[in-house]
Amino acid sequence: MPPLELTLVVAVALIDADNRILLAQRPEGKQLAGLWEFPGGKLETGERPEDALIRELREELGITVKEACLAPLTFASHAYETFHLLMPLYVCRRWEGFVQPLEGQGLAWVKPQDLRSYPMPKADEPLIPYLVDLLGF
Ligand SMILES: Nc1nc2c([nH]c(=O)n2[C@@H]2O[C@H](COP(=O)(O)OP(=O)(O)OP(=O)(O)O)[C@@H](O)[C@H]2O)c(=O)[nH]1
Repeated sequence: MPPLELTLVVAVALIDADNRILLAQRPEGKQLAGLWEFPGGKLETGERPEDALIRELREELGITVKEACLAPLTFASHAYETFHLLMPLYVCRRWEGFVQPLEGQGLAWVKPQDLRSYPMPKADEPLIPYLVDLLGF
């Protein structure tokens, strides 16, 4: 079997003043449509991970995030059928602007203990305990 291509995706848990985490629902027509995930996306050629994340947050949610406000938390490493996903997960509590679903995606602010009620991509499930540890149950 040939090795799976490695895909690097950056993602963030945005955390509000009530310690809730923002999840975004993948739109119809995309791979894994309907599942709830952390905002973020793939890097463009030559792009730094933090720059990619800042760009995605502007495009998807209309917010401005400073690099200094992105703290690394953990990462996902998961073999999907057609690629291997490596996804650093940052946390961020400070941003400018209001979160808006600029791509028509569903958005939900979710308490750590409720994350398991939202169907997520397979790669994301091992990330939940890190958020529960960070934010409390
Ligand atoms: N943003 C994000 N992507 C995730 C998460 N978990 C996970 O498996 N992924 C996968 O990582 C990839 C992210 O790609 P993306 O959102 O930039 O791109 P996409 O599928 O829309 O593809 P495209 O940009 O080629 O149209 C997808 O395959 C997505 O299913 C997550 O929590 N957040």
